[in-house]
Amino acid sequence: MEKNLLEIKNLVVQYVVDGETVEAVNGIDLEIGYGETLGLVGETGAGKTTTALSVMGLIPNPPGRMVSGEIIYDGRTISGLKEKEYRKIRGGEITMIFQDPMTSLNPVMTVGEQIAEVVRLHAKCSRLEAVERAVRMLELVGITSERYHQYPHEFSGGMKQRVMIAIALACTPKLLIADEPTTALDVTIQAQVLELMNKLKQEFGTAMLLITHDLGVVAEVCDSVAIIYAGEIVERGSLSQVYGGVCHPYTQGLFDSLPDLDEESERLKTIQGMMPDPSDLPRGCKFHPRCPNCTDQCKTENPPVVEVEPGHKVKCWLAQEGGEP
Ligand SMILES: Nc1ncnc2c1ncn2[C@@H]1O[C@H](COP(=O)(O)OP(=O)(O)OP(=O)(O)O)[C@@H](O)[C@H]1O
Ligand code: NI
Repeated sequence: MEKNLLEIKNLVVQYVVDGETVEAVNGIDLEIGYGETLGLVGETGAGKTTTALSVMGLIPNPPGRMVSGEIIYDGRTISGLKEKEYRKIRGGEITMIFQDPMTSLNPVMTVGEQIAEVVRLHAKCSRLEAVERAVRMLELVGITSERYHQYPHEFSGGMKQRVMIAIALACTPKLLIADEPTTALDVTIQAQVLELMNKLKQEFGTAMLLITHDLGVVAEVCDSVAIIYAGEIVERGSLSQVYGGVCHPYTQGLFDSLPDLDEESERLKTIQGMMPDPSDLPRGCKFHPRCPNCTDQCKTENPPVVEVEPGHKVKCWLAQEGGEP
């Protein structure tokens, strides 16, 4: 079997707040192949950022703790590495664009210096080479080299996000984790940033984990998709498998709540009920209180993961091998 770039195995992460345990991630298994772009989609609080931070070795402890699981990067277990070792991987081999671009840039350094610094830190090269690389990266993300000496406050939100992408890609990482890279941006800029990410993915062959609420964004950029609900992957497959043959009722609900461009007048359907409180998760299938197809078994027993077709996995009692529920 072909080796994956990243494997997340049975990841469990909890936060303890005021003596209560928040079950943020509950046994996630995920693989990303070399050069693959995987979209991780789910509602707010589903555990997307927690999953990403686990890969980066950045779960804040306390209050967070990786209770169990393993992160394997390029054939090597990286979970549990000492901070010093992790730092060699982070920012170089694996980089992350964080949810809030406004807080991740250093306000007192020029954008050019910030990119050059990352290059110097991770690629063994001279100062001049690092500056040249930084200029090239700026141009690649569509920022002219004259702006090298400007500070973050002189840039718009979309431009700052481009700088973040330039920083993240400056050392040609093998894996880029992008946590909702476009949600803070307006629609036209969003489209430009997505187009840019597509271009860079093709140019560098970087694999990506793209975190988003938006199934439309996934369709634009991703090869495959994983749907996360209450800290579990409920459906996973290639784009055509999932978009062409939705199996999990939660995924179906997400599709139904997408705005329909043809029928503007029709009101959006929303999934009934709310995401469960992660400090008080329901028994059985965590989606059962909201599920239109719920059976007695769903209320008490945790569903298995069923491979409905090769590579298309669904965590549902009603999913059948070789068939849709
Ligand atoms: N530092 C923290 N301390 C306590 N609880 C946390 C912390 N970080 C996350 N959580 C909790 O863990 C759960 C999962 O949060 P996470 O940020 O991973 O979700 P998410 O899917 O990224 O959501 P969003 O789409 O809003 O970014 C939530 O219930 C959240 O409140
Ligand atoms: Ni998040």
